[in-house]
Amino acid sequence: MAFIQVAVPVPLRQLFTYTHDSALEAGVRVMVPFGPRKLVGVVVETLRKSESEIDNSNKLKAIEMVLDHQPIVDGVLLKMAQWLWQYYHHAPGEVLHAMLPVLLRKGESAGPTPQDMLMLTDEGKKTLSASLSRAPKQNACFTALTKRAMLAIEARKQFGAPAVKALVEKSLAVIKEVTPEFKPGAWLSTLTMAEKPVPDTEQSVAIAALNRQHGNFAVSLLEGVTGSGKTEVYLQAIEPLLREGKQVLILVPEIGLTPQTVSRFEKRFGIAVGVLHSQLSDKDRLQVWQRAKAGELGIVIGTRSAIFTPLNNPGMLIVDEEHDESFKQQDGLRYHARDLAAMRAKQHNIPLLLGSATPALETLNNALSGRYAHLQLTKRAGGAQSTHQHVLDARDQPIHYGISQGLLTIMRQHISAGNQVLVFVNRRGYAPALLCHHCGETVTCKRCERPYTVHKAQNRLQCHHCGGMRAMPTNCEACHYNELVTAGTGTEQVEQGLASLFPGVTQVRIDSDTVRGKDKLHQTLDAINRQEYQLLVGTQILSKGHHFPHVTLVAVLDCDGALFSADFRAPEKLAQLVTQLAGRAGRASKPGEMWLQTHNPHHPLLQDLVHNGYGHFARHALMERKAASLPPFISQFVIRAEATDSSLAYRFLQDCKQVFTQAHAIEISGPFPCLIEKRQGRFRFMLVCSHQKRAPLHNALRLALPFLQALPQATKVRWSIDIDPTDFS
Ligand SMILES: Nc1ncnc2c1ncn2[C@@H]1O[C@H](COP(=O)(O)OP(=O)(O)OP(=O)(O)O)[C@@H](O)[C@H]1O
Ligand SMILES: [Zn+2]
Repeated sequence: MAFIQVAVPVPLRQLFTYTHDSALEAGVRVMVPFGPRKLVGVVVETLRKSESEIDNSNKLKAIEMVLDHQPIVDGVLLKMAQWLWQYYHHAPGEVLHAMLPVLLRKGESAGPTPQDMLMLTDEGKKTLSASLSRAPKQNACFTALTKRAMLAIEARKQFGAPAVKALVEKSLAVIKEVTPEFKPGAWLSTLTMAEKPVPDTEQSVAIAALNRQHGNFAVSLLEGVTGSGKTEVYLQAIEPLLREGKQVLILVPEIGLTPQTVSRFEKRFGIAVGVLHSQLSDKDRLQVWQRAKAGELGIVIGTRSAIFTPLNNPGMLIVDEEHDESFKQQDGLRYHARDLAAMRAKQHNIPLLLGSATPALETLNNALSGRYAHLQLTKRAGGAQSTHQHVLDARDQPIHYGISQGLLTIMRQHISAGNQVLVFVNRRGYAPALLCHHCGETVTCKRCERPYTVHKAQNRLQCHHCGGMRAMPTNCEACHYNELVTAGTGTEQVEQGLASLFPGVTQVRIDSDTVRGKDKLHQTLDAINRQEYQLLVGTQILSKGHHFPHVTLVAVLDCDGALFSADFRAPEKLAQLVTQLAGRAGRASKPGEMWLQTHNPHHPLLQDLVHNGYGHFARHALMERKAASLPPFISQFVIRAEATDSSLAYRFLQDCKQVFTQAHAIEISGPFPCLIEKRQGRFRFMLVCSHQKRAPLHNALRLALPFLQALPQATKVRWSIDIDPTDFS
């Protein structure tokens, strides 16, 4: 009898031992009994022990079913799983589940699933395409089919469903369910090289440096100002790898995954690119997973969790916009995909390339200290000029709908010159608060103790912390006075204001209220680039990697909030946002400018950013972090606790603190309330634990965990551990 260690998807930080009549390979899925349930687990190891060496071996349960003939989690991914559960102190079964496509978690077959294929009939094979000459789409589809059978959905996408239907009705083609055969390196048969620009000197240096890294582990930071041709460097750096039949995995931020990005890679190389994002169906996701694992896809582009995609013959990993916050998961397994990419590249012994115009301070520090190679692009590509940045002093100026008189004048100039103007507002909705004109009382969400945001178009209030909604009140709840007024400015109000300030000028608002779903966003972005709008109003969404060739002015309405935040990362985030926004302007032949409207025009951060740019600001910010003993110069983790009874959550963290102070020399601050003190009726607290070095900090946590789990309130409060936290809300 063999004893098998299985990662079972339950929130317990341990593996479970089961019996089986023979040894099993690591990475194979098994169905196991767990209490009254049956769960899909993953084999981690067959123990080399005999019955007498295992405690209570007669009480162990047997594996019920082995689901895979071959491991579906390969050696590197299994190592990654182990690293994840150790580093993030997470339950192994939950880690492995997070790494697998949903259908595989449920126990479905990992082998290729039969698919609808469109192919010629015998009659079709005899027909001359000339007979279809009056139906060009059918003709094109027919010609494609003479070369090879196609996936029915791809044929419909390419030639239109009516053409496919017509061919089938004419008995020239037929749709049959076929189990596809995946072939490693299949893309090599269609690989072509489209025309490419001649790289400039800096790009050439970067490409040559990356070429030298092939076949070895190395991490590089490509620090290139916005529009400097980073993507062009990626394209040229992966070209020789693809020719060798090696695969490339590219991670992009959630919002940065546009059809334009994907088609840039498809067009350059003439191959299908595997795309992975959160809106994919479970079936499609599994298919990309299978094709990547089999080595059929040369390029896979995906968001955060794509880092778990198996690869048959990997050549390089790329993380684009590596500073983006969406790479850190903020619940459950709180991993950082960028850190995981470094770990994975090391296991495969391949290079990792991190690209950004505004690198995270952690990454920049690694580049400056020589741990990462540092490649720089300091100029915009193709002769585009960089955007001039200015601070606009809003003090003592009349302000209409959040826009000062001075800014209005500048906006008018750009609009009358026939250019587009982008107005950035950091809040959606009409106004961030509604208050009583008589007594000053604000209308607040009782569950979160935060002011409701006013949504005028829908005539209701919404809490942006819990999503709760209510009808617009007419009277103050405290004094019953019937005049309620709004405070502050959101996108909806700016949109309304601009309509009256710029009558007849076309405008579009882009925030999560107006663009739900990826398609709507992409349609709107296309319409902007067709110049259907002159004024663009929106939130963060507008800052993410879009290419707006006709925008010449970016106006930031309010950056004062971030200057005084309690979060030590707020200045870094603001600087990244402002720089990325500036990067949207002046990307084509027209020069661009940016104005930051503020009541703190002399604030050193703004001055530094505007005059010296992100690179200078970031290097200075790193020195400040060092002086203040903050990450990346120390390591941190946070324990968060929340409960409807605030004292319960607080006491739990106090007891946690006690556990640590009794035994270990780590620095602990708190418990204090999270930046969002209450959410959905729960009070939230955190304990911040730090140490100069990572190893002792993690060691302390590992030793303390059993005691934390045994604390009296541990089962009464919701608590979690966040390693290397990036968000203190
Ligand atoms: N060497 C070059 N010669 C001419 N044009 C180039 C060159 N390199 C890049 N470009 C063009 O310049 C534009 C910006 O390049 P690219 O999109 O690669 O920059 P990026 O740094 O990735 O941009 P972002 O700021 O969005 O991250 C693109 O239209 C690209 O085709
Ligand atoms: Zn709320």
